[in-house]
Amino acid sequence: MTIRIVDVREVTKPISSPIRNAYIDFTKMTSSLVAVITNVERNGRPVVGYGFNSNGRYGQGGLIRERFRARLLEADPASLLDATKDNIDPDKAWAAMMSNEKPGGHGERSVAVGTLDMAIWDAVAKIADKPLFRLLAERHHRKADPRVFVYAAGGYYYPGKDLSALRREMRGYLERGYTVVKMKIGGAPIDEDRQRIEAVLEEIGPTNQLAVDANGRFDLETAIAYAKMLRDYPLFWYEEAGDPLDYHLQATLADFYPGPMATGENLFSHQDARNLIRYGGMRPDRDWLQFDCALSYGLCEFLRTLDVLRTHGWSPSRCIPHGGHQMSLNIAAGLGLGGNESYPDLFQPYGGFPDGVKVVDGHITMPDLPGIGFEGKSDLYAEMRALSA
Ligand SMILES: O=C([O-])CC(=O)C(=O)O
Ligand SMILES: [Mg+2]
Repeated sequence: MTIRIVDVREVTKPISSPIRNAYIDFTKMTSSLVAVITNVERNGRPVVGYGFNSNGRYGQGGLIRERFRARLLEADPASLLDATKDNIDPDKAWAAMMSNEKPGGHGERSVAVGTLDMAIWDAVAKIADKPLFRLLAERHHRKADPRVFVYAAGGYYYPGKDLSALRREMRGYLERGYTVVKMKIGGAPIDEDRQRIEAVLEEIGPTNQLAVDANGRFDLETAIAYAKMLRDYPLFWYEEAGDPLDYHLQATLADFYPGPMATGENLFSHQDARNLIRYGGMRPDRDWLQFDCALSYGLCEFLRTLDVLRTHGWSPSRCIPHGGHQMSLNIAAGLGLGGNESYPDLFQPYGGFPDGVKVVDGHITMPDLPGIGFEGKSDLYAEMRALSA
């Protein structure tokens, strides 16, 4: 029997909330959920791989249905298999999806492909009957480390949210075991943001840390004005100050901000990542990279991005991806990334950890579940099962 993909399903789900960052609100935010159904059986049931895209970009049902689903289903099944013929080769599936696509201008097809790529890797690890992080570590001759650093992202602007509500939110993250929290900036005047930052720093105390995220809102002048204000504080990082593609701004900012900077969540290809590394002035001894495979052509492409980083003297441990999903947790545990984002109170049921996984001293420990581990998160798996039933 040739292993094959028998169906690909997509549904676009709301992940809306009344929150706002400096650039967008999330009142109409959606995400694509996909199921890649195979003809392989495990425990009397077909192996199904699941995937979804991260928040910040909308669901990609149109692109998935019009182009990428069809290419996976129309490919000769044998052409998608690895050398053993016992499993699908994710790189071959990726190449099939990307046939007849010109380079550059990545747009949001990278989101559609990243969503399907997640599901394909989930299926591949389930067919191999291993947790994805262990499969990745084996393939890359590394030792998996199931203990992964996670930080709590939140601190959004929210109607009626005052300083005491912001402090309560951050306190709640510490009570759940996080040691690093993140808040939004740039959606209020600088003096107000300074008060918000000081309130949070006072709340979390000197043993915990705060990161701030401007979501690409600032022009160079404003980014520098904020840098001068922020450098008074011991921040974990200053994130996405200016437009994600403005490498000159990012490079100039380094002259004004000696502390750690972070960016990359809106760069969607290894070529864009390479441009950031070449021209963005990011410093491999202190800065952080946030490329999110679920928005940027998936893990097949992320592996190329990691190669680019290595070539330019960057360790994978400088990557802490955006997105708060279990796919990046697996990559972190398998390939030695620096950690992963988490949204303890947002974008559920897609983000987060398998049930029962607790944050202890800012880290989680990955359970040994086959695939990405979605089956261990009951609210998420209920949605996934409904799609593949
Ligand atoms: O608010 C958003 O778009 C999400 C974001 O930037 C992050 O998690 O870093
Ligand atoms: Mg961000």
